[in-house]
Amino acid sequence: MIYTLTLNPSVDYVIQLEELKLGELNRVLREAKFPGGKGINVSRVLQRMGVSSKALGFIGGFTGKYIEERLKQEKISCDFVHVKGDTRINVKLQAGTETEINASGPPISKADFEALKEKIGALTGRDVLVLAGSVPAVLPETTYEELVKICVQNGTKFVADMEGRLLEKVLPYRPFLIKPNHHELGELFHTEIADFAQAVACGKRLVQRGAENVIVSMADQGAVFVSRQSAFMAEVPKGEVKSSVGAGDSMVAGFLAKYEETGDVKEAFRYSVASGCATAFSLDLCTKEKVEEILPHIIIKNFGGDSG
Ligand SMILES: Nc1ncnc2c1ncn2[C@@H]1O[C@H](COP(=O)(O)OP(=O)(O)OP(=O)(O)O)[C@@H](O)[C@H]1O
Ligand SMILES: O=P(O)(O)OC[C@@]1(O)O[C@H](CO)[C@@H](O)[C@@H]1O
Repeated sequence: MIYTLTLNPSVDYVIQLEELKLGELNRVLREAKFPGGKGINVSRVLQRMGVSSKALGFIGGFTGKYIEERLKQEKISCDFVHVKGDTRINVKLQAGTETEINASGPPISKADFEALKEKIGALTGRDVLVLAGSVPAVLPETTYEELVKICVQNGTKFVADMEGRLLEKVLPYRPFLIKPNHHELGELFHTEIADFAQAVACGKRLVQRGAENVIVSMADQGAVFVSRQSAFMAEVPKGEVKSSVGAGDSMVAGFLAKYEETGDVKEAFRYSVASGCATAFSLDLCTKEKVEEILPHIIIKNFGGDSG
C-alpha cells in the first residue's frame, strides 16, 4: 500500500486576477479551492490513476474538516492525526505570473507527533511512504530523519520530496525516489542548474549519496532522471499553463503509479513527466485522460545517447 505524509496540509485558495494592483482593491476573475499539501496532492493524483493510497499527516479545524470531506468525496482514504488549531490556507495568486503565499500552519503537540510516529511504525516492508512538503516551523528540522529511521527499521520503502536542507538529511537512509526541482538542486550544490547536463551531474552525486532514483524537474524545460544504471532526459511540449501548483507532486504520483504497474523506470519517468505537464495545463491536478493525451508527446532520450 502507498501511504502519503503531509505534515502541513493546506486548503489551496487559487485566485485569478487580470493584474495585481498592490495597495488597491483587486476583484478576482475566477477562484477555486482545493485540498492541498504535497502528500495530499500525490494521493489525489494516484487515485485518478486508479492507484489507492492512504493520506497521513496533521489536520485540524474547519479547514481540516473541508480537506477530509473533499478527500472522502474523491474516495481517498485518510488517517490523519487531529490537532487543535486550523489547517492553513495557502493563497495561489495568478495575475500573469504565479505568486504563492504559504501560511505557517497550526501548533503540533508532542502527543500529536507521537501519534503520527505510531501510525508510521505500523507500516511494513510491503508499503511505500511518500514524505512530501515542508516541515512546519513548530517541529524540529530533524523530523523527517526521525520518521525515515522508523521506515528503515521496518523495511518500508520511502520517497522524499522536500527542499534541499531536509532532503540532505534523509539521503543516507536510501530513499527509493527523490524529486528536487532545479532550484532546490542548485541550492543544495551552491550553483545554478541551467541545463540537462548540470542536472544530470548533480543528480549523479545524489545517487552516490544514497538516492536510488532521482528526478530533477525543470518546469518548462522538462526533467532528467538519474539512477546508478541510467540517465534520461525529457523535453516537454508547449501549452497554456493554467496552474503549475502540484505539477511536481503529480510527477511523483505518475512515477509511482507506472512503476507499480511495470517495474520499468524509463516508462515510469515518461509517465511522470506527462503527469507534471498535464497538471501544469490544468487548473486542478491532472486527470488520467489528460496524462495519456500528453504521453505520446513525451520523448525520453538517453542522456548523451539515442532516444529509446
Ligand atoms: N510551463 C510548463 N510547461 C510544460 N510543462 C511544465 C511546465 N511547468 C511544469 N511543467 C511540468 O511539470 C513538471 C514539474 O514542474 P516544476 O519543475 O515546476 O515542479 P515543482 O517546482 O516541484 O512544482 P510544484 O512545487 O508546484 O509542485 C516539469 O518537469 C514538467 O513536466
Ligand atoms: O509549504 P510547502 O509544504 O512547501 O508546500 C505546500 C504547497 O505549496 O505545495 C503544494 C504544491 O506542491 C500545494 O498544494 C501547497 O500549497
